[in-house]
Amino acid sequence: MNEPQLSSIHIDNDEEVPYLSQTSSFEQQRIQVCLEFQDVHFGVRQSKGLFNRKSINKEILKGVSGIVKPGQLLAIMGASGAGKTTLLNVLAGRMSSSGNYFASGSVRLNGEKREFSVFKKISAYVMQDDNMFAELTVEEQVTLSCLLRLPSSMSIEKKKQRVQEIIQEMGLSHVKNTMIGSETKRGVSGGERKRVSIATELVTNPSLLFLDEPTSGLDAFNARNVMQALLKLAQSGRTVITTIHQPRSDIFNMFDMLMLLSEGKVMYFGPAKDAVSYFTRIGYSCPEHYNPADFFLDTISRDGRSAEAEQESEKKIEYLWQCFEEQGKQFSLEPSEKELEKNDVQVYMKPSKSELNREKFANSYMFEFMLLAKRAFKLETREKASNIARIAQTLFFAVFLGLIWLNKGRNISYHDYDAIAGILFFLLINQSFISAFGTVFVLPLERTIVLRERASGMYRVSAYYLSKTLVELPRNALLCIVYILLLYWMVGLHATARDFFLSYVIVYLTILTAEGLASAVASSAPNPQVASAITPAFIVVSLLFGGFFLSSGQIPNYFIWLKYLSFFYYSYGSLLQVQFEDWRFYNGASCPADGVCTGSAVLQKLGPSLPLGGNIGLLITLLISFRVLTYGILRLRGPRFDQTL
Ligand SMILES: Nc1ncnc2c1ncn2[C@@H]1O[C@H](COP(=O)(O)OP(=O)(O)OP(=O)(O)O)[C@@H](O)[C@H]1O
Repeated sequence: MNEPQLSSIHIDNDEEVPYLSQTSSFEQQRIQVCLEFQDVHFGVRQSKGLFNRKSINKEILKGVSGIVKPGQLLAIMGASGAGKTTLLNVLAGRMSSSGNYFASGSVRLNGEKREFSVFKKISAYVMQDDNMFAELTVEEQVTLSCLLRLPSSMSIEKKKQRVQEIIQEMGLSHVKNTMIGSETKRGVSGGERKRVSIATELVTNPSLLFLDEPTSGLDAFNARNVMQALLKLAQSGRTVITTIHQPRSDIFNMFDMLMLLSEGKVMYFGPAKDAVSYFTRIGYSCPEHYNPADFFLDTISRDGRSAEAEQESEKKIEYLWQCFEEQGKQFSLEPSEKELEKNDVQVYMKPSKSELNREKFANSYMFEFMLLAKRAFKLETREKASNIARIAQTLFFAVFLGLIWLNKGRNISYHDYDAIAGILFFLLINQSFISAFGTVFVLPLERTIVLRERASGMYRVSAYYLSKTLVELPRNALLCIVYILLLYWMVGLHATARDFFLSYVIVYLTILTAEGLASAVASSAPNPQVASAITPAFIVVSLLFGGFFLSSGQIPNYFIWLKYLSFFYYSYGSLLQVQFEDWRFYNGASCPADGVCTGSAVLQKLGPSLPLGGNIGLLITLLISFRVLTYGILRLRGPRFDQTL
């Protein structure tokens, strides 16, 4: 068993202090973090139109400052569009580095500019959408996160113990063996799903927790449970920052600190319990027995119902902002050295050299690969509906096509060779579409989950994609053999063991290539709708240049290159060769005038093709190229965050 080792950060007297526990006593090992942000401005540049190169700047955050200390729960509240999520993303260092925006100000951690290599390890971010696989149980989800994110130096037993601790801490013990589920699949309740999301992020025992609207979409009871869990996390010494839209009064009372944002400006920042008296002082009294959260939102929101109301509310927002600038800041902002000491916060935090050099991922490639392969296998075997649909489709088409071309291959006459060519091409089309569409609808959804996991640094994208690809191979192989067996027998194709085997391999490779093409398209599309709209175009072009509809001589010179990019061209060419190579037509019938009465004459007539080995080789080349392209796109479209603030 590996002995746990403590990684460390430096404090100013150069002592090393533990910051991420690798023992089971996580609570003792976590450092406390004070997050301070000063004068944060953030805006986006929006282009005026497709043909207009000028852009306009839209300022979203206009000088936001605040401080959150260990043990505190800060709620960022405001109307829709006030800038809550933007602020949370800036504070969490989650601004996409590809965005066209401008940002200024400072975000400091325990008084120092944050070092992102450390920040990533001591913080966690829970997104608004619970992007998790519906078919995993609660325990499986948390366990996978734990095994992948905690370092290899920590024993598996200790990691598993940590899983149980977190499940307990999040109040999920009673549902740990229940499937997570989704909107369309019954699983745990919405509130429990949100707590699973939080538990997934808690495995590294983060000191700092960011949450985007953790109660959105939940009923009052579940929202309260989630907030109670957050309060507990804060009370155990963590620094918790959450955006929230319209909390009930009992939830409002759980906040330690409150930030009210309106149009990117701070209307109030300070202890939540002092907010009502502050607003009374500046002329806005909250009616008795009224939910303060509702009152604040009504007061600080822009009223767009009429031009006058809008003008009025704009004036009010300006006034509230001026008031806060002049008098409200007494609540904030500078943490005194004394206060930091009182809170037992390390004042100066820098990563040691060894820390900076440490591996980006917690575990070895092989370990990641094995765990992800196990998950991919579970997901595949548990997706019952799609598996049944796939099996039914395969059986249906094999029998349906078999009945259409029944016995056509037996005692074939030279009139019938085009019928055989037809079925060979059609079976390729049929299998390609089925496999491509299976991918198109699944991959974009899966990608959002993978993006979240990668943003948390759980694993390498290559380990994910390779494991998924390999796990999916046997299912396709099985379905393909059933399909080919039935068709072969019903149509009466060339029945030597070699030809059967080669035909099977060619169709199987075609399925994998079509799936590869669909993966490349789907991984670049933003959602399944876009992916399903684009993918057929690629497949149809491949079809057109596949050799059945257009012979080489009919293709205009300027499109000839498309033939070489068409995977059908190689698979159809090789299937024809396998079937017609030494076929003799119709016993005893005399050869027609055009001399097409042998398999090789048919091949000649259908146009020149590469040798069988060349066709199969190029099909495999396309298959690998599409897969590598998918990997490249997944990698490029991975989460990259700006680290300037
Ligand atoms: N990348 C962007 N490009 C253009 N506008 C943006 C961008 N990001 C945010 N905005 C705009 O900035 C404003 C603040 O957005 P943000 O998502 O932070 O608001 P919010 O307070 O979290 O709203 P909600 O409660 O509805 O989620 C909105 O008007 C939004 O449309």
